[in-house]
Amino acid sequence: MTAESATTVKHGAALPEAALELHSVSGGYGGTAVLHDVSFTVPRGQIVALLGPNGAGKTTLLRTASGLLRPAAGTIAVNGADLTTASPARRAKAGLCLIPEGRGIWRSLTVRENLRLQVPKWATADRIDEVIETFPILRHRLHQVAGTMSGGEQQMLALSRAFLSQANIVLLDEVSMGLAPRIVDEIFQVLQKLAATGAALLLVEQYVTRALAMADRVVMLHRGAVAFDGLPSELDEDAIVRGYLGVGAAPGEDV
Ligand SMILES: Nc1ncnc2c1ncn2[C@@H]1O[C@H](COP(=O)(O)OP(=O)(O)OP(=O)(O)O)[C@@H](O)[C@H]1O
Repeated sequence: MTAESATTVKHGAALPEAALELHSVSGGYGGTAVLHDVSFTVPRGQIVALLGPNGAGKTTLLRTASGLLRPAAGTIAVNGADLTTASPARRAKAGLCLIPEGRGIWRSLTVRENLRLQVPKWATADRIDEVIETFPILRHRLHQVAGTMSGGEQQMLALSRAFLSQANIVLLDEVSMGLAPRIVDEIFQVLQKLAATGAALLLVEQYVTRALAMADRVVMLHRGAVAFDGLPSELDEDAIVRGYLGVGAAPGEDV
């Protein structure tokens, strides 16, 4: 995907600087409030790391932003359009793509079948060949059943959806989960490539140090509220340990 295809061809000439905007969003599951008055933006072409301890509401926030959960209050704008009450499909069409934890691929289908199914209905061109150039590892696996590939290969297949759908806002939930460090490096390189095309990335990531090294901005959630929103360089290590792990990190733990 070129920068132009990501930001102008599909969505028209003028896209706002803020690809995704949350304003005073509150919500959760039925009567269970999880998010409280959450406001922040994900700028075009930038990677925003969404950090916070277990149960802080990171996954809930990604689900709410992608339309799987409806907020109880607040607004969500996608590429400048208020899509607070829009369905997940409508948000996807507006350029938003969620790569959920657990990858969201069809494990019993082949790689090629997965790629075909990932092409959205509204896509005007078959971009599979182009995507294979970004993920050369998939080229030799086209006829392999996805569930028999390694975890890293499955994650690459999951990430290919962001490229196939020409999304310009990509929400990523723990994409490094369970993968070897070398594979995580490869995946992070792909994410940087995606951001370089002009896409906005909101990244929930367990490896805080790696996430901060790659992120342009960081938002930290604590009990469903924004505890920090700024540059990674503004977040000192003590604040990370306090905010992320609570009362001190276990020795040797990667934060
Ligand atoms: N389906 C659900 N129904 C009710 N409550 C839920 C549901 N899913 C999550 N929760 C609750 O919402 C809160 C936030 O969970 P969430 O998964 O968003 O946190 P998280 O920051 O992503 O945590 P983790 O890092 O452990 O994935 C938790 O208290 C959790 O128990």
